[in-house]
Amino acid sequence: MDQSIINSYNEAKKLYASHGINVDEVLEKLSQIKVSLHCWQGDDVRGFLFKDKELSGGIAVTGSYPGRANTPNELRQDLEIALSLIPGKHKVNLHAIYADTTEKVDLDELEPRHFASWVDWAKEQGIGLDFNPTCFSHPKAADGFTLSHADDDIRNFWIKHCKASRKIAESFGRELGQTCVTNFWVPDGYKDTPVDRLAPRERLKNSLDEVFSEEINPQYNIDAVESKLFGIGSESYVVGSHEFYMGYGLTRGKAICLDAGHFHPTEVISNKLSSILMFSEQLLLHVSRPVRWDSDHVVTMDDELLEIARELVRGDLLPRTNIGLDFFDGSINHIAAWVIGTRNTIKALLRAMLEPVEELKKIELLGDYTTRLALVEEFKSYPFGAVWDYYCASQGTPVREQWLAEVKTYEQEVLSAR
Ligand SMILES: C[C@H](O)[C@H](O)[C@@H](O)C(=O)CO
Ligand SMILES: [Mn+2]
Repeated sequence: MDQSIINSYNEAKKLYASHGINVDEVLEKLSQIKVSLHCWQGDDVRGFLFKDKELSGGIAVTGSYPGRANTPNELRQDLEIALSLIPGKHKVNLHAIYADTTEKVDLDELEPRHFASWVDWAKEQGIGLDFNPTCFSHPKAADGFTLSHADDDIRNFWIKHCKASRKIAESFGRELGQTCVTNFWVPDGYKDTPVDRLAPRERLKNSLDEVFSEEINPQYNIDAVESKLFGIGSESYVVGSHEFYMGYGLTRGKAICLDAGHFHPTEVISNKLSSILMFSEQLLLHVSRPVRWDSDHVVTMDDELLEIARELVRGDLLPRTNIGLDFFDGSINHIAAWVIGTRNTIKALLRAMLEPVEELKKIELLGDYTTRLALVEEFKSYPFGAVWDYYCASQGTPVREQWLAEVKTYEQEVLSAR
């Protein structure tokens, strides 16, 4: 390792130690945290099962940056590059449409064998897999309703798909020795004000109860449910609202998934974590960046990311929180997007861990808000960058922006030929 990185690290350690922070211990803790990289950033949410189907469900990818993955092998190769540039050991999050098979198989017929190549790859990489049923980009979701559809046949199709997804997830957990988190998000909703808000919610509740009727060992799979305020084409009403899934998750023992882009534009998820985890065993995060709406921009080191990280660290909520990413930007290099968003997420956690939490809590209890504000602000310019550089180097990953050169070389040698 470069001597200047070690020197800066040692200087930073002394500063943090003066506030009782053991930086070596912090880095050991940080290395245990897994972030789940969403496969769908790699190909603009296209998947491999129905290559000709347009993205639907009220989500959108903009941009046409060349080089996106077209096959499962390309996607895995791209993920390997991204993972090699991110410190720590992480997970990969698959959607059902990323099945790797030459069979003509519909969503309700998917089985673990259609994901065998992903499991083999994950074993080779020593990483875990997470999963999602894909309740969009399919003719049976064309009118914007799936699990809450009024038509029995269509609703049953989606129930079958979600049940099949849980079996696939269970196989991931069993095969890989790491619990798979399966996230259920359905786009169902109305563009305009509905007359009946209740009936679709009753149907969604009943469908989910049917989907979850089979017990699965939580060592292999845990389920999460993701709410949303609005989508494109469901601006006035989303069946699976926050209140719906708060109630559903808490009464059914399911993890609640909070996506940073799924609330009112000024509403933040950081302020929800301590409340939800007061009553729920587990939580799933979709770390994202909404720009004016659920735009799924690449995660940057903004105030909300830092606040999410602080909440997780200060409340010791990390052991019960599954951290997933959810953004898709088609206007920049697809691998760089993963690397930027994931490195920022980990770096934000590091910054939060490098704050004098116990000292600040004591000061707050004493009512000394002057010192609280002064310290929090001063810590914003403490040398966390020196610790981050050392962490990257010690994990065998590039320091600072050195990773970009590797992405550019890969772009020239591999992506430009696609
Ligand atoms: C592709 C994902 O499942 C999707 O982004 C979902 O998690 C979501 O956030 C929809 O807005
Ligand atoms: Mn999401």
